[in-house]
Amino acid sequence: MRILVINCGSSSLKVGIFEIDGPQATETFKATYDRFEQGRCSYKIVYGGKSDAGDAPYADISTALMALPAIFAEHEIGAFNAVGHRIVHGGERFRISTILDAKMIDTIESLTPLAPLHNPANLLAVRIATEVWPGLPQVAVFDTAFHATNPPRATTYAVPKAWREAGLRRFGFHGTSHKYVAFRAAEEIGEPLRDLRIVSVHLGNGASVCAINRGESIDTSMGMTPIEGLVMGTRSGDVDPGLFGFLARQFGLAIGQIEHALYNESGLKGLTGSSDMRTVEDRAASGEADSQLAIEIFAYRTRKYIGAYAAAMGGLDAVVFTGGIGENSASMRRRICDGLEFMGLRLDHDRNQSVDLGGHAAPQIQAYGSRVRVIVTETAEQLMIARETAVALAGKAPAMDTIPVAVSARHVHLSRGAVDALFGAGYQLTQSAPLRQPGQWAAAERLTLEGPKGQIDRVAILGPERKRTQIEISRTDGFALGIDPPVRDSGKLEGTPIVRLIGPVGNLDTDGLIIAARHIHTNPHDAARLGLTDGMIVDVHIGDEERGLVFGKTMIRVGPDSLTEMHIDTDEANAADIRFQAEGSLVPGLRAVAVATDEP
Ligand SMILES: Nc1ncnc2c1ncn2[C@@H]1O[C@H](COP(=O)(O)OP(=O)(O)O)[C@@H](O)[C@H]1O
Ligand SMILES: CC(=O)OP(=O)(O)O
Ligand SMILES: [Mg+2]
Repeated sequence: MRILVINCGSSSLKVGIFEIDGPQATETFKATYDRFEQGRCSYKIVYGGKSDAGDAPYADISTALMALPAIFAEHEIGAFNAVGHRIVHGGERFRISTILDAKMIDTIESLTPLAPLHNPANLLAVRIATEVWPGLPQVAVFDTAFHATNPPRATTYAVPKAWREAGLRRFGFHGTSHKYVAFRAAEEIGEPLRDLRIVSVHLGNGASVCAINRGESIDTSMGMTPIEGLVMGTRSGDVDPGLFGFLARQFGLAIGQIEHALYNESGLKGLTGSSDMRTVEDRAASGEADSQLAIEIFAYRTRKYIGAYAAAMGGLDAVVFTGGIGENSASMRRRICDGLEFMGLRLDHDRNQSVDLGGHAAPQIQAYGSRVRVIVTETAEQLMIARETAVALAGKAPAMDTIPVAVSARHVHLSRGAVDALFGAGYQLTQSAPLRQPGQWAAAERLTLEGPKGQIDRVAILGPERKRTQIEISRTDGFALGIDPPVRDSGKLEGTPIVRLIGPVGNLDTDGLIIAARHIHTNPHDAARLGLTDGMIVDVHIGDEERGLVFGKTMIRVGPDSLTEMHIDTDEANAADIRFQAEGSLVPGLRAVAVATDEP
């Protein structure tokens, strides 16, 4: 499937063409237009193994957008299957990527006052694409969607009820970027997202920080509009709302004038005259005081948010820098991180200085022994939009969201040593019934579990043998045994409690007692169809209208040969009032942690 992606930011137009084939995504054409000034802009096009850069005669993003069809014709780029658009403000209505129709376009239009630097250009792109490629699906991917998981304490302004009821609340933006960044960091660290507390720091012309707690956005620095939070190219970030009254009374400014200035004449531009960090850094280096102060404010504000979000998550495992400034300015990264040593974050200055993001590298730049990792990565908004577009299109197919659910009753996986101890040296378990997952089976033999409070008889043994013995029970079983096991992913057995296994030949006291964290097994093919990737966390609805439940924090495990199946334990099944088998459906809004597995 070939997907055209259009990303209109506040200072740049980024375009990508992607071939999507299951989990595989290849970017075959890439264009960037930025530094719009005096009727011109800079451009860079990468296509067919060649790269071309220079000046283009486009005065602004709209003009560059309108030139796209001619640019594609010039490069002899043929038909697409769909167009994916970045839409900055999706408001309350849009929590997942959506195929656009006229009514939705009207709704997005109505959100323009909340994102005046973005939504108009985003919609212009939709209009041009609809005109040039009529009949092609146009998919909107919203900056706001990833933050749908922010709790009310993070999204609610302390203002009169009538205002809140009218929709005044925090939304947050750059969600597509923050989502990718979290995924990429987890991949680089080599741990699942659900084990990580990440602060994503997106510093571009627009800038925001996001607290990603175990895969979910729980807070972000932009608010109802993309003005709140950090200092940006032309936006103020946080100000005292008292300034509206002061400016109105003192200078007779109208609301519209103040708002315009906060969007367009503030931030780096307000402080120094230039909105471009490259220019500001150059001027600061040559001794200009305004630019020096602007850099200090920019870094200080960002550092405060990192500290705040570490507090919001009760800890911090990684800080990830991205966006034009985050990716390219070693000195800004250093200023931001200096002073965070008390939190266990120490930068390696050489690594920071020599960051190279070529080949989609995401280098770690913390010092040896730093408890908190510091990572730099390019963002990949276009790639994410292409994937979301493919998922939205696939979403039209019926039943694509249902997943078979299997209830795992208590069972034991035994090591070779455990079989020897319980059944006699060299004993081979008898395969009595194959399980749904290929290569796995239930044994004819059974075992007894014993704890300080009591015994559980006839516990199933599942083969084949494993390196380590693992005993999976429910919370209710834990009460029967008198042991309180932790909820763990399979294989994570450090520090788990000891239980006695009683076999026909001998007994064995062993650790490895857990309550298995709910999870979904799937394979690369189904994962792509469902928009899932390994390590991702999803929410799944199971059961009927009356007692059905949404099970949050369900981990995706992609294996080459796994059959798609969700595993829950008997307590969970009872809570949702289902018996042995059921169907689950992914809860779309919360499928937001969907991320790319491979890069172009
Ligand atoms: N080498 C660099 N050093 C410092 N700042 C840089 C560098 N390269 C780009 N930037 C800054 O990145 C910002 C633009 O970021 P970008 O993410 O491309 O923008 P947008 O938000 O429009 O997508 C500008 O302030 C630019 O000056
Ligand atoms: C939301 C936002 O500020 O986007 P950008 O950084 O592209 O301006
Ligand atoms: Mg941007």
